[in-house]
Amino acid sequence: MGDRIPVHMNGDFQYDIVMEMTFDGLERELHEFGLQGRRICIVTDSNVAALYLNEVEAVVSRCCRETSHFIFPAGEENKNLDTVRSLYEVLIKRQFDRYDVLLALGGGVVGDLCGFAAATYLRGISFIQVPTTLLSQVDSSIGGKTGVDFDAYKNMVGAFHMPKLVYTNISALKTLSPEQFSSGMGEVIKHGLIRDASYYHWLKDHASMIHARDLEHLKEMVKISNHIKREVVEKDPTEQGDRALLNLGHTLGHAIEKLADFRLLHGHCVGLGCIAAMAISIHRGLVQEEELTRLYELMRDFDMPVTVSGLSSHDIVSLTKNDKKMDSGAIRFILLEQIGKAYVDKTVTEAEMSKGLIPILA
Ligand SMILES: NC(=O)c1ccc[n+]([C@@H]2O[C@H](COP(=O)([O-])OP(=O)(O)OC[C@H]3O[C@@H](n4cnc5c(N)ncnc54)[C@H](O)[C@@H]3O)[C@@H](O)[C@H]2O)c1
Ligand SMILES: O=C(O)C(=O)C[C@@H](O)[C@H](O)[C@H](O)COP(=O)(O)O
Ligand SMILES: [Zn+2]
Repeated sequence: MGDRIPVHMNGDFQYDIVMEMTFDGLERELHEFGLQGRRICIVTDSNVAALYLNEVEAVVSRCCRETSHFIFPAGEENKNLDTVRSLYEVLIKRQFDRYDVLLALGGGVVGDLCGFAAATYLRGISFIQVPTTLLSQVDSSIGGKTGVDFDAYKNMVGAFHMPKLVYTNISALKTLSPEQFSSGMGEVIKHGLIRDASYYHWLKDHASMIHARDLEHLKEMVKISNHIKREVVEKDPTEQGDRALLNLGHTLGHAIEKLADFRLLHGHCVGLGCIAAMAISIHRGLVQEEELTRLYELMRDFDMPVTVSGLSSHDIVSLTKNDKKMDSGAIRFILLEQIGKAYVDKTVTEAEMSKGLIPILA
């Protein structure tokens, strides 16, 4: 049996994150839920379906009455209400009831969309996360933020809906493209920056093994990130306060992601946003200037972009006004007090954001 991290909300047990090296253990976990009389619909995208659907469907079919699947074209541009609508139509046609289950097999796009459909179909049914990208294994499968983009505004429509289980097969990371792996490192570095300086330095020390996708190093990394994310979401499941720290790099990152028409990957935009947030923290005298060089080096170790071309600082800053972290006209911006310690600041001005963007606008 692999590693298991229980997640509690408001003191009560909610679900386990289970980490293994194959999909086989999913059978044992599903049997725990007694789903023999239920239907399970596996929601996945076109790329993941080609790689893993047969294998996972075979495991799932041993644990429930009926297994089916819903496949949509891969890509952030399909994380929208049109795809959710198609999924609702399929569920209605298959007469899915309130006790049937959705299983998200894929990256953060699949998990966010499937979770949102689960949160809203029949006012809420159960869902299970089986994350297959680095980004989804370290971040998006945990904590119950579900949702879709609307008119390309990121995650504009969504709900908090906790999964019943997160089942992570680390070895699935072997088939991920280098670009997608590098994108996942954006959220990993974010975890170190907001919560754990020793983890941040560990990433630097083990960069070559992580880059080579040594499975033991990946497992260790996913585990530490999972502990960090779990600790934050347990204390503040619906982002009334400190959960916002997980948004380091996202206020500007989401604006860049939309303005670049999703040509840039989410984790890469988060990385760029982290550089800008660190630059603002340095301008405020909170963080030493040499930390920016260290961050560049770390991002380069993982082939992450450190600049973006063709975007204007004015457009990026203007778009932050649509950010979900707006609070009575002020943005709840995440800054660094030091490496490993972030805080929410409502006083960051547009001028500071523009200045913070200078290092990344090529
Ligand atoms: N809910 C949250 O807390 C949260 C946290 C972070 C990010 N997100 C969201 O997650 C999304 C990004 O997720 P992502 O980076 O996983 O992107 P993604 O889901 O688009 O997956 C990236 C690509 O990798 C492919 N893929 C998936 N697993 C694979 C595998 N094992 N081998 C080969 N190819 C594989 C997919 O088909 C896709 O083309 C964004 O929409 C972002 O907003 C949500
Ligand atoms: O779980 C969270 O909380 C996060 O903020 C994790 C982020 O990495 C993720 O991208 C999230 O979807 C962003 O949330 P949003 O509310 O800013 O859309
Ligand atoms: Zn993110």
